[in-house]
Amino acid sequence: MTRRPLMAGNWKMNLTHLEAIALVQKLAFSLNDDDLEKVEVAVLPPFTDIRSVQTLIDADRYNIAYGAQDLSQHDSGAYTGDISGAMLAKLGCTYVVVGHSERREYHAETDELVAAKIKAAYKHELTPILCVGEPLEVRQENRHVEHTLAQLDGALDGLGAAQAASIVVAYEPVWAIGTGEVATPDDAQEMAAAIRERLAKLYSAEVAAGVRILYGGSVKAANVKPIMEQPDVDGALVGGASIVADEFALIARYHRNP
Ligand SMILES: O=C[C@H](O)COP(=O)(O)O
Repeated sequence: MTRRPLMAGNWKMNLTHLEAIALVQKLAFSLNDDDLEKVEVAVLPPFTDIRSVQTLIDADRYNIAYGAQDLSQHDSGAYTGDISGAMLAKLGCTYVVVGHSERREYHAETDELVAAKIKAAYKHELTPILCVGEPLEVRQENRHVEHTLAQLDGALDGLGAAQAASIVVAYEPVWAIGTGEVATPDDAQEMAAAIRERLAKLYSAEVAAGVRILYGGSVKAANVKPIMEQPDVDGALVGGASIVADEFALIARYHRNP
């Protein structure tokens, strides 16, 4: 089974809608048809930028996907400040990040909530990019695999194989996020393989073979290639480097690097 690599740029709380337009334009000019055929490229801007990104991508027919960084588990109602899957679907989003460690940490998101958000995403035909990964102390105690797989089990609780088959899982060790401390290619492969094995147990070998597993944490043009050479790593969830158009373009066309 061939899995088309996915390079997804999680902008986090950066860039106004005007800056978003400039970045997406620059990104599109930096990538050719061949790059965008080999690798799927997606941007994940703040909610306030999505309409502008949608309009630009649609008007100029860029082969770049886009999505959001979070969604509510609810469809509508009195949830001040929240954004529903229905709203994101109407904006043409393909992806939505669920369970990012910054949401887990700063907004106390639990595995149960993450599972509910995944179901909300599928209800509105959005593809979740589920984030899992361990904090530093857990890695130091060598419990990183069991910790990350427990998050995976919790997030997928009650999810059927038909939907799980299209999920994207991003392994993001918390100690490598925004720290410049990148996991080694072997670290990324170890966890990606463990995640795939768990998917095979939970669902089937076929489902596991088709799911794309990304690595995230201080990915840059200079370190992406050996990570992408790992057999179970199918892309990257890029934070800081994704808001610099030239750098993200170099990451997306890593296959051209010597
Ligand atoms: O979602 C992206 C990750 O949190 C990685 O962020 P970073 O590339 O800035 O370390």
